[in-house]
This record gives sequence, structure tokens and C-alpha cells, in this order.
Amino acid sequence: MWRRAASLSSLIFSSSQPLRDQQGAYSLKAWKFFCADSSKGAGYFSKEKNLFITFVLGGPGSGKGTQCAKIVENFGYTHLSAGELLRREIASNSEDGAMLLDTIKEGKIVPSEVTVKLIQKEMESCGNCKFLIDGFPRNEENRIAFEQIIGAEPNNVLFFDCPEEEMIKRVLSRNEGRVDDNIDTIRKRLKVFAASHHPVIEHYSKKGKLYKIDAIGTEDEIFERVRPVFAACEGAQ
Ligand SMILES: Nc1ncnc2c1ncn2[C@@H]1O[C@H](COP(=O)(O)OP(=O)(O)O)[C@@H](O)[C@H]1O
Ligand SMILES: O=c1ccn([C@@H]2O[C@H](COP(=O)(O)OP(=O)(O)O)[C@@H](O)[C@H]2O)c(=O)[nH]1
Ligand SMILES: [Mg+2]
Repeated sequence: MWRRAASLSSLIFSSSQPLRDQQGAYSLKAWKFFCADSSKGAGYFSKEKNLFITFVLGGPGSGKGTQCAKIVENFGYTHLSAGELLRREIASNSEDGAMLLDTIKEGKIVPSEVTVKLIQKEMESCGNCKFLIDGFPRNEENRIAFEQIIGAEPNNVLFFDCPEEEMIKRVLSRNEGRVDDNIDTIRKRLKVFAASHHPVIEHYSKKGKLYKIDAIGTEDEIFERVRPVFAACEGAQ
């Protein structure tokens, strides 16, 4: 079942799912308790209850990174962009660099273990327990690898729902010098996205963790659709 985030003033949760905000609030309360208790202790990372994880999903150019920056600013999460971690790995001349660059240029998905290990390294070295994981998992294999290697599931999943033509327009005007921001790669990426994201979305939808956000509008308008998801977790509503 979708959780469609609606406009600013109304309740974002469908009336058939009234418990979600309560569950989110309880989860974060538990997180605060465990973080306060052991955030500096050895092995804190392996204690699943310490983590409060949101996966931020959506097609290329749907606005994931843009909205993550706003969530960080307003709610103090640590933002981990899987694509950014891969680009950093390429720039560091790692032995996987050539394979990663080729995969990204082709718009394909990097082997799960590589991406999950990069995410894990960042999570382990970060004092924060609240993570936005942006652009991951991109397929079921990614999802399963994360849950096995990290030993945790996301608390929430945001899905930015954006029409293809809008995604193409945004990517082509992104202007960040990315090797994949060209029409050939974007077309390939959209095919990969269409073929691989549904099972992930369905999985979290069935678990009642999915928030589907309409990604059309100004950046601020979209953030007002996102804000209540996090405000509910903070118990601020
Ligand atoms: N709501 C929006 N309306 C128009 N352009 C946007 C919007 N949100 C983001 N953008 C722009 O679209 C491009 C892609 O956004 P980005 O956040 O990088 O998307 P993603 O991480 O999903 O690929 C960026 O140039 C960004 O400034
Ligand atoms: O978990 C991930 C995240 C990214 N990528 C690769 O990195 C590219 C860029 O991803 P990013 O999330 O930065 O792109 P965005 O969706 O933000 O445009 C993707 O097309 C993939 O080739 C990947 O293989 N696995
Ligand atoms: Mg991005």
C-alpha cells in the first residue's frame, strides 16, 4: 500500500494507515534511548537499534539529493549518497575505479557488495545514528545485500515519484559535470530504473514503510510534502 504524502496542512498518512506516524515516533524514541546510552561505546554500530535509517529512492533527476540536503538542514540526519560514494571511490583511484566508471557511464548498477561496503564504512565512521541513504537500494539484490551485511532494515522509505520527461529535463540541466548526465546515459538509466525499482518499492510498501512523494513542484513545495514524515518521527506534530 502506498503512503501518499499530501499537501502541507493535511495529514500525510492515509486514514487506513493511522498507526504509521505513531510507529515512526516510537521507533525514534527507541533510537534516542539507545543512542544516548551507547553512542560512544565500542561496537555501537552493530546494535541494530542504534540506527534510524531512511532510504531515499526515485529515478535519476527526481530530486533525491536536493531534498536530502533540506532534510539534513532541518532534521540533523547524515546524508549518504550511494552515487556520490561511488564517484569518490573512482576519484580515489581505487582498484575498482575503472569498473565503477564504466558501470556508471553505461547507466548500470554496480555490484551490491561494493556499494554496501562503501555505505557500511561511512556509517561505521560516523557518530550520528540517523542516516539518509540516497539512491540505494536500486534493486532487490541491493536491498537484500544491505540487510544481510548491515544487519538492519530502513525505518522509513521515501520514493520521489516523477515523470520521465521531467527527470530527463532536470538531469540535462544539472550541470555538475557528471559523466552520466547526457541523453544516452539517461535513457539507459531510465530503462534500468523502470526494470528494477518496483520490487523494492513493493517490498517496503507491504511493510508499511513507504512514503510516496509527488516530485513535481518547486523544491520548497516538495519539501513541505517531505517534512511531515520526519516531523512525525521527531514527535513534533
Ligand atoms: N523540484 C524541482 N524542480 C526543478 N528542478 C529541480 C527540483 N528539484 C531538484 N531540481 C534540480 O534537478 C536536478 C536533479 O536533482 P537532484 O537532486 O540531483 O536529483 P537526483 O539526486 O534524484 O538525481 C538538479 O539540477 C536540481 O537542482
Ligand atoms: O546504489 C547505487 C547508486 C548509484 N549507482 C550508480 O551510480 C549512478 C549515479 O547514481 P546517483 O544516485 O548519484 O544518481 P542520481 O539518481 O542522483 O542521478 C547510477 O546510475 C549507477 O550507475 C549504483 O550502481 N548503485
Ligand atoms: Mg542524486
